[in-house]
Amino acid sequence: MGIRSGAQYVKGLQDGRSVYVNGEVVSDVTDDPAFKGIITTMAGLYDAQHDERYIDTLTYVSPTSGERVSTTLLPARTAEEMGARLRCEYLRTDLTYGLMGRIPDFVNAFILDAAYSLAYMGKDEAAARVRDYLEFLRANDLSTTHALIDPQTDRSKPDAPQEAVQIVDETSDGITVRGARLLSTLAPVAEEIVVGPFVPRRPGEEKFALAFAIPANTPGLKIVCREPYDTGGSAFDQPLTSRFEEGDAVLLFDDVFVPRERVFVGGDVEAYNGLIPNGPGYTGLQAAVRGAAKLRFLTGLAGVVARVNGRTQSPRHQEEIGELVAYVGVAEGLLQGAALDVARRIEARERARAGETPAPRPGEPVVDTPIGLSATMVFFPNVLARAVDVVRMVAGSGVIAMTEKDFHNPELTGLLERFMHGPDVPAEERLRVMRLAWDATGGQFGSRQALYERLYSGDPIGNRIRFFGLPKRSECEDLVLRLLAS
Ligand SMILES: Cc1cc2nc3c(=O)[nH]c(=O)nc-3n(C[C@H](O)[C@H](O)[C@H](O)COP(=O)(O)OP(=O)(O)OC[C@H]3O[C@@H](n4cnc5c(N)ncnc54)[C@H](O)[C@@H]3O)c2cc1C
Repeated sequence: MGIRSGAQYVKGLQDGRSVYVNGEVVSDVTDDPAFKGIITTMAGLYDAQHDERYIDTLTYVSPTSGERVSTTLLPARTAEEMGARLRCEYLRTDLTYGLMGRIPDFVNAFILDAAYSLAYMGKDEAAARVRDYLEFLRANDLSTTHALIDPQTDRSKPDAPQEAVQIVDETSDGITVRGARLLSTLAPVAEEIVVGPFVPRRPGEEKFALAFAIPANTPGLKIVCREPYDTGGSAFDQPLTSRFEEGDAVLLFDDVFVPRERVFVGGDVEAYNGLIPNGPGYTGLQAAVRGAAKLRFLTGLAGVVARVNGRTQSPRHQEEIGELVAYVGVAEGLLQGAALDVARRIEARERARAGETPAPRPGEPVVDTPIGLSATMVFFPNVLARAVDVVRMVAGSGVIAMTEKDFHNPELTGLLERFMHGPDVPAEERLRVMRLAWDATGGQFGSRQALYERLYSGDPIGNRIRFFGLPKRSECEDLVLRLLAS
């Protein structure tokens, strides 16, 4: 089939999945107002693939099927192919302003990493199953999401909790799994759910060492959503909530059968633990592209808020917004580096496999963790939090703004126009900007976004401690020792 339209995506969601919202089963997510905005946004992304302005960026012709398929599934190896992936991810995150943390591109990149990683570790059967799955996704253009984290039943222990998803039965046809996984952003409106590793498993935890993919309507899978934030507010009042509320859900596996061909890791602790570290870095690259898109958006928002509040001449706000503009420059440069880094990593491994062990040439830094991963684990959580803070402090109390209905109440319209305008900015425009700023940085949507940016790439403290343990630190320390010894 190849690429689908928005209408085909919407029809695909009418699949009898078990989604729970506010304690009730939603029989058809496409008919529930809570998901209307995000489904429209996702459908727009599908339709964009057919738009002649975007088709060559968002799609490519599959050499296996001859059909146009999503560039998010391109197994890029060369610098040129990485450039094609980068442009596609850039465009898709630009179209969604970086506000969809779990746009399916993320999981598509994760699966590409998994295919490469398993092959690299010599897990050939598993790698072949992941490659078949990639081909299936290309052919059917399905929306994907994932859940990597165990329930927080007792974090004082390093072991996999007994409540985590585990194998409870196994036959030659597949495995049956039981337990919980979280948190699955986009799950209510995604078609394929991928369960994969994040926290390492230990010997003896084989039944918890799992990576697999299943359709969202698989019997026994219950998608329990947090309460939706899109409660029908207008695009004026909630310009972001009404379009980009992805939803988050806990996944409950109540004896779910996973066919053998979709079990990528089923009990192999080594494969489970090595799956993420051995990937060349497609996932980190996509996450960095998305982070950069959101940084551009928040930087722009700070500038527009300053304009409607008459703050553009204030040195303090110029300095703060200028700082964000500089971060945008760093972020955009970083993307180019991250894309090249993935290609370089693949090339180095292929040369190593061919028996070559190329030493770094003088002047070539050793990159011991993918650039995209460093960016998403440390750089973006910091700068995005800073950007939110700048928007808040430029806006001041203006974000506590009245609604569209207030503005259009005939008793108020004239008064609001008279008293609530900005410098050469009509009251309605200023109000719209303030509502946008509140949606982006406060309210339920904005608060959840802030938490997401801090946590989505894992426990931020643990991440930094991992960087402390990298050989890069010794490389930096060697500089100092060399100087002291000279
Ligand atoms: C909005 C949102 C959306 C998400 N979407 C997804 C998704 O789509 N897919 C997915 O797989 N995951 C998703 N996640 C989950 C995310 O990956 C986890 O939140 C993250 O890995 C941290 O794990 P945790 O929530 O279990 O927190 P914990 O690991 O329990 O950490 C909680 C806090 O404790 C601190 N901490 C941890 N260990 C220690 C220690 N030893 N000593 C002191 N402090 C410690 C951490 O720094 C953190 O502040 C999402 C999370 C959020 C908030």
